[in-house]
Amino acid sequence: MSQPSIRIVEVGPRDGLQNEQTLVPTRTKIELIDRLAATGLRTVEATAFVHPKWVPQMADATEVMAGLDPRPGVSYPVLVPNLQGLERALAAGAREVAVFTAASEAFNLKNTNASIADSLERFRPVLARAVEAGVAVRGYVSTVLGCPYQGDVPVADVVGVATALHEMGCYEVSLGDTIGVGTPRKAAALLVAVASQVPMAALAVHFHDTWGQALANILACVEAGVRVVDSSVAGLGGCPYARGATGNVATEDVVYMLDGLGLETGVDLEALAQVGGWISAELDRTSQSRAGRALLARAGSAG
Ligand SMILES: CC(C)(COP(=O)([O-])OP(=O)([O-])OC[C@H]1O[C@@H](n2cnc3c(N)ncnc32)[C@H](O)[C@@H]1OP(=O)([O-])[O-])[C@@H](O)C(=O)NCCC(=O)NCCSC(=O)C[C@@](C)(O)CC(=O)[O-]
Repeated sequence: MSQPSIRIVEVGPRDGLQNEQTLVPTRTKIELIDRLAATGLRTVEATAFVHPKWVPQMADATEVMAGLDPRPGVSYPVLVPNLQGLERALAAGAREVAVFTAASEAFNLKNTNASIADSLERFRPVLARAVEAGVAVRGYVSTVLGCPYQGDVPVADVVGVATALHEMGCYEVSLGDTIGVGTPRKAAALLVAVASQVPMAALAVHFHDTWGQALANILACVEAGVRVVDSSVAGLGGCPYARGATGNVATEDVVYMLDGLGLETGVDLEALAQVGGWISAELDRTSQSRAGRALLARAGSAG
């Protein structure tokens, strides 16, 4: 089979669940990750080694990693905010980690109790230790198209932070529209601006769908050259430190759109829709994925 031309980074088990108010059983998190990895997704973000008091839903990070049955060819990155988080992740067997900061000072302070500069300084020993341990490091920049606290975020600020992450050794930088306020022309212009400093092949886009713009933003960014897209099965998720942030764009909707564009993702959409239906039932939530719901309805009527 030819290599997928778009890599989907499935963030449902982490970004999708982190904001759930009811604690999701560890076994459910493990099953979700395993089910997702069986659909052809090559990157399934598994959990976060953050402060349990700040994000209680991620307190079982070590137990989640211990319960995984890793599939060949699938990576299971985990979020780490600092060296302490990295050491916890390494002890739990993580082979890829993701550091995260923001383009807005106000958001970064709320989210990680640090200024942007301080968070970047925190990452230097993380990158050094990760290289020593042979562990790949991804980077996130949050609030790239708007901040819940400061409002507009200058493009130059996003470019600066993304460049700093790439220069310190992040192999990929994901541009996060944390509150989903971006619109297609702005999103593509931002991507092109960052790509003037960071190779497009090292960039990813991460759109929350709070304003219903995520798919259109992804289309505009794919047309501008991005080839890595973050998404969340069933449209789960939202950041605990971005008031009202709803879920990420639904992975099923992204895959359906990309399939229609003839862009390979390697993902079995029917199988993915089943996972979306299963986790939505487990969480007693309605899936936010239009394509997922349509596929399940069709399967149900056919069944
Ligand atoms: C970063 C900190 C830890 C700073 O929190 P802090 O309080 O500044 O940390 P500290 O270094 O001052 O340490 C205070 C205590 O925390 C402990 N500690 C310190 N580090 C860790 C750790 N890694 N794991 C466990 N414990 C830790 C440390 O041991 C100490 O314990 P004590 O002495 O009080 O007993 C905290 O702010 C935090 O965990 N924040 C995480 C917030 C978060 O997870 N947000 C959601 C993820 S980001 C996101 O969703 C956006 C994204 C990525 O999806 C993209 C987008 O959509 O934009």
